Amino acid sequence: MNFGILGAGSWGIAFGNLLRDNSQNVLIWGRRKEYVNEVNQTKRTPYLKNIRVNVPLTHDLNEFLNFTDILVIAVPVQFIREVFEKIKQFEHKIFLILNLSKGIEIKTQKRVSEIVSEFFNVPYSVLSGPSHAEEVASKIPTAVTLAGEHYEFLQKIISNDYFRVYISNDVVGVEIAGALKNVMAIAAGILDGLGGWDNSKAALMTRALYEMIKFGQYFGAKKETFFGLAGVGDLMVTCNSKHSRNRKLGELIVKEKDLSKILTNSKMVAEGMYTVKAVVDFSKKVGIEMPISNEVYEILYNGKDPKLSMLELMNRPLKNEWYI
Ligand SMILES: NC(=O)C1=CN([C@@H]2O[C@H](COP(=O)(O)OP(=O)(O)OC[C@H]3O[C@@H](n4cnc5c(N)ncnc54)[C@H](OP(=O)(O)O)[C@@H]3O)[C@@H](O)[C@H]2O)C=CC1
Ligand SMILES: O=C(CO)COP(=O)(O)O
Repeated sequence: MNFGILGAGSWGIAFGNLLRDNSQNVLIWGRRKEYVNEVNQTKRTPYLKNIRVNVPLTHDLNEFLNFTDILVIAVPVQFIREVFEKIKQFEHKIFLILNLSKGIEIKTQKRVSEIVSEFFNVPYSVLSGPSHAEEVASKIPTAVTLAGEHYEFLQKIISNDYFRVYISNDVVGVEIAGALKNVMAIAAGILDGLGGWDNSKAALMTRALYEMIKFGQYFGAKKETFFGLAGVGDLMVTCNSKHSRNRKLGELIVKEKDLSKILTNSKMVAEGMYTVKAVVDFSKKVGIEMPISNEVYEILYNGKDPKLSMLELMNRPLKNEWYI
């Protein structure tokens, strides 16, 4: 089987190297020709310092699709639709779609599987969990969750001695957990920017998990999924890691205050800043209480003072229900 990976950022390349280590055929599509040429020549990418790129890249979508049996999605969620428009006529070539991207589309409030089903009638799986590209590319032991079709086949082909794949039958839960933990990691970064307090971070992560579960259950996700690698596992790593783009964005917004200035200086994508828009819009529409997401939105997009957000979160009416 030939794996064609859409997206030549850190995760697309780290995952490509992983598949190569497992003796799979891999080709990665990148949107910028100069970047693709540079990586092919130097075997290096600015997205992953000190890592050798062991897979070829192409900018040519025809070459990419003629090669591909298993289409792997590793582009930021807001751009998936744009890329699919260009490749939808190749549906007959694709045996299976494996999604690695974590987010919710702003304009439709759709998960990746829902975007995929608008374009392709092809089996779909999603792989998610605590898996920073920098560590996977360095072959650091990592465990993740896989949900969807052909899971046994994928589990075997992707697992190795540094990458262990567990399975789940809850595609919705895995997708929602992966998308929402990015929003929560921005909140964790905001706390780090304010003072890096341990008590506050533990409280935030615990309440974040509760908020993720509430949102997920609205769509029929299973609570247990959030207690596994795709949920609490990814929440822990993203809220605490020095590698996390989302956590770093939270830290930066406290220091620099101006989101547009931060974005001008950064090439990497923090999916949570987009997902939070979809989550806040949707949760307000249907009446799900999402206090942490709301404050992240206010801080990023309405310039709210993070200290005021924290104070308001602490001073909300006390809960009179039993909580975990
Ligand atoms: N990095 C990680 O550790 C992990 C990331 N993920 C998920 O993987 C997905 C990809 O993230 P990641 O690899 O980290 O990205 P990076 O932040 O490393 O790089 C951004 C990537 O997005 C591409 N990109 C930006 N704009 C567009 C566009 N308009 N159309 C197509 N591609 C575009 C960039 O291309 P260009 O170079 O041309 O600008 C680059 O390849 C995200 O959903 C992320 O949440 C999941 C697990 C781990
Ligand atoms: O999903 C990730 C790790 O599991 C990557 O998170 P960041 O995008 O915040 O770096």
